Amino acid sequence: MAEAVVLLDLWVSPFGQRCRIALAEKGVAYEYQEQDLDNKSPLLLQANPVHKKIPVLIHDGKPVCESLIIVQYIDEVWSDGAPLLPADPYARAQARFWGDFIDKKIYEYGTRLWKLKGEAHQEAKKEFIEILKVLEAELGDKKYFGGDAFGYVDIALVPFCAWFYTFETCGGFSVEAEAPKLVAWGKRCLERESVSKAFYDPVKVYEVLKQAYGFE
Ligand SMILES: N[C@@H](CCC(=O)N[C@@H](CS)C(=O)NCC(=O)O)C(=O)O
Repeated sequence: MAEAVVLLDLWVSPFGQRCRIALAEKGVAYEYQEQDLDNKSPLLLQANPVHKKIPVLIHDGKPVCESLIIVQYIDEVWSDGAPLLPADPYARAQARFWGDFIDKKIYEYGTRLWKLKGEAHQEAKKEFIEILKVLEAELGDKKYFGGDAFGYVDIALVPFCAWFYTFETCGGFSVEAEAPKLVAWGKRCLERESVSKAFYDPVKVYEVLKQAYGFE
């Protein structure tokens, strides 16, 4: 019997995009269910009663929440495709460390660029550029974060490339000038169908974020 795989998601969500990219990388067929977060569906509330957030992957009726946990789940369940996480325990731990770093830093510090003003804004800009430089140093001259193969850390970060335009517009700096290798890596990732299909025009993303957060 065919498996039932459902993704509760929102088109512009970088967290949802991670799951879509991982599913596409593994060639998993699934039903996409766009959610209205202003009017959460009973299914979403039942599937993610703790956080009440998208994305949620429902596999044969069982929900899995939190995007990076979903990506790891996808990697383990559909293990016959190319692995997203390395097999070596130390390399796996390192990949999880960078996924966690991205989760803790990019969204939190990036949104400060439009939430804060004056001196605090200047400080946020400095901190955010530092985060980009840390990531750029970790990438180094590798093709992808894990080396030659596209994987977990790339999936964690790449949806935020569509936010770079918003970060630089609100922050008053150029991502490419500060972290050129990171921008080149983003373009390389976009050559993959799994990524390009989940990606949206950065200017459109800017308009959505502007409306959602009410910045000028
Ligand atoms: N840490 C979560 C973040 C998910 C998240 O923030 N989802 C947002 C949409 S992008 C959401 O569902 N927000 C609804 C709410 O906060 O009520 C993950 O990685 O899945």
